[in-house]
Amino acid sequence: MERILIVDDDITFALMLRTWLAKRGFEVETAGSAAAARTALGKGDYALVLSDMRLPDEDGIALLQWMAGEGIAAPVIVMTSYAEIRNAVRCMKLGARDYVAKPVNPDELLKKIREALDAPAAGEESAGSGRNAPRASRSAAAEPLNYIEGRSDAARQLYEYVRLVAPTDMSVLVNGASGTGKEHVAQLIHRGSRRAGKPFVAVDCGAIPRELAASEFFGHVKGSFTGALADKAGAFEAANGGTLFLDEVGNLTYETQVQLLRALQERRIRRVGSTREIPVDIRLVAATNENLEAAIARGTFRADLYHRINEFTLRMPELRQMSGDIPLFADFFLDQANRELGKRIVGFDAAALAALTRYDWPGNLRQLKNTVKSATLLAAGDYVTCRELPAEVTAPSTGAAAGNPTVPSFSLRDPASEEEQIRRALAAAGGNKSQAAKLLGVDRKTLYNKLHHYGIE
Ligand SMILES: Nc1ncnc2c1ncn2[C@@H]1O[C@H](COP(=O)(O)OP(=O)(O)OP(=O)(O)O)[C@@H](O)[C@H]1O
Repeated sequence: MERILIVDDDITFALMLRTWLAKRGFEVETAGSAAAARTALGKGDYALVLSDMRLPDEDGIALLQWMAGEGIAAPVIVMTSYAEIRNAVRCMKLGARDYVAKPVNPDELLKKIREALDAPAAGEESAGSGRNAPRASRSAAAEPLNYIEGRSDAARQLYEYVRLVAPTDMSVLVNGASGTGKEHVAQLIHRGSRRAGKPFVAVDCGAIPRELAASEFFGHVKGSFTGALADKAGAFEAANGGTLFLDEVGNLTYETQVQLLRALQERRIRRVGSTREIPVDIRLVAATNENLEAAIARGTFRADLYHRINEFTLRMPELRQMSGDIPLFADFFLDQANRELGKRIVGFDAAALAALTRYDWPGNLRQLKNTVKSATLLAAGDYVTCRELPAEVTAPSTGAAAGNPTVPSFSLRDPASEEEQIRRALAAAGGNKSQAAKLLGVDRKTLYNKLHHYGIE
């Protein structure tokens, strides 16, 4: 049996964790201070140490240094609040194996313990947590949600609404600019609902070829059209009992909208080529970065479908509305990047952090995440500096966002001028779509969807 030492002065929490880990087959002891931890480590052989950062007598860093000096090789996982993530990263530089953020997510912790012990056990994974949910083809629900909640008023209000609407069966329309985290919020809604243990199936409505849409949603029977080589269940059946997430719902063709509306009203579907009706029970979450009311006025989106999918609207705040949260998100993405790239960058120097906070982030969280990841890759020292950040982020005025006269300004904030903005950005980028997407502050996928939508070649 593997022995774990929990070092935490929060007795209730330590006891809870101890009981939880004991049920999962570990032998667990606790120490309430660094001094008690040293005594325990001096006496016994532990396979792993789980230590709080803040201890009443010393901090986790001092304990790590002592362990290194004593030649105690047990891997250490540090537990820390988000505000202390910088210290946690420092701990990792000093040899800590990993860290987890408090409040601790037990599944995540267990995964990290297993990784640290390098002994993944079979069959114990689910532990009543719903992680043994059937994995739908495009489901992300069975994976840990790698996210952090902002603390600004706009972020708090968003998460408050998410918590209120999640347990209901209401259809939710998540409305917001590209990269604000719409899919991530859809997953939170699913996890907060009674359907959490069931599939979460995401369909990117902008990516389905028109002729395959019906089959994608409702499935088909073998031979019903060229290429239908076997019977296939569609997204509705795959999501049965769970949540169906329709991303970029504004991109659906009119014909598919009609079919979808019928399925939602009748709660039954028929596979293409079959006459058999199959009852389905799904909760619908849809996302769009378009103004669907404008699309209704233009006649490209059906009002009846809109009302069906929009029993509750969640509006995603843009990152610039949460500028106070930028350091928090930046630290979080730095940590993710460190892991993915095998780096140990400690943080951002003051100038880099100031630039990140000042910038307008038209591509929102996705743009910040990508920027931090490439900066992490480029950073040669302990800290990310302005040298590793793109010019538009470090420029004193933020180019497009600030209306710098030497830089053409593009924005998709106003749906009425969207098509015009896209054409201008393409022209400015000499037809290069990646470059145009950058100028517009959206990802390539979104730009492709919009080009398709407006019929721009
Ligand atoms: N709260 C969060 N904490 C950490 N990462 C986040 C958070 N919200 C979003 N992200 C990350 O930001 C990126 C964009 O999120 P997501 O794909 O959900 O945005 P979106 O609004 O659906 O974008 P699009 O409209 O372009 O599809 C993803 O990589 C996601 O992991």
